[in-house]
Amino acid sequence: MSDKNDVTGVILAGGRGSRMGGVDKGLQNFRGMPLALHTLMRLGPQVGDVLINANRNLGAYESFGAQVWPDGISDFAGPLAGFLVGLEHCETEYLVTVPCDTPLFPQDLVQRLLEALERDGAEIAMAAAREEDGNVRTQPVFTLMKRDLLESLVRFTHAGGRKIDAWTAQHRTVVVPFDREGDDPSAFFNANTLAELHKLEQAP
Ligand SMILES: Nc1nc2c(ncn2[C@@H]2O[C@H](COP(=O)(O)OP(=O)(O)OP(=O)(O)O)[C@@H](O)[C@H]2O)c(=O)[nH]1
Ligand SMILES: [Mg+2]
Repeated sequence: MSDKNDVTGVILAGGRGSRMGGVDKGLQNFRGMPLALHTLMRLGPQVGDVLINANRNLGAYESFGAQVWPDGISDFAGPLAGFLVGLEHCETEYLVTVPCDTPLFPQDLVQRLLEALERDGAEIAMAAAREEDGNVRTQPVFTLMKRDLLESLVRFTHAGGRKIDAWTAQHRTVVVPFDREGDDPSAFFNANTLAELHKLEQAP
């Protein structure tokens, strides 16, 4: 059984933030602290090492104390560009991705993804959660994967692939639902707009 020291986390903060008016989402304040710093503080205790993937204001992200890497592929290619950056710089057996805009994500996220992956002998474990409409859906930006999938992701993205699900479908993937008794139903609520960010700040 692997443990947290076998996992590197990458915080995905490389997007355009267009629905928030083009701001750098990871630097927007949530309860008085930048979103990406919240994410770092929640993810840090769950993993052995953390990287931040950002494309703007790199110095601001560096001041949080983690390594910061911009996308290697150009033109805001989407979250898979961040997966690629993470895999390229990952020195542990596993990489886990977490977006910067979901500050209340589970504190046992990594442990449960890792347990499921190893139990099923899978290469990828993806979180799933019940959304506001009551349906359980996968949360593709919350994904744990083996580091040795780097070559596969290089091939997929170089061929123009941009959809997380289309890539993970090429590998043995276990979906891990976070809707047990005691799980916070709003843990995976994310902020795409400023209004959603303010609403999330009111969550218990
Ligand atoms: N590295 C990288 N990450 C991205 C890119 N686009 C989105 N992401 C990240 O993927 C996650 C989910 O993306 P969205 O919620 O759509 O965020 P966004 O793209 O910044 O916001 P919108 O422009 O409003 O879609 C966020 O953590 C983003 O930072 C990109 O082009 N490169
Ligand atoms: Mg987007």
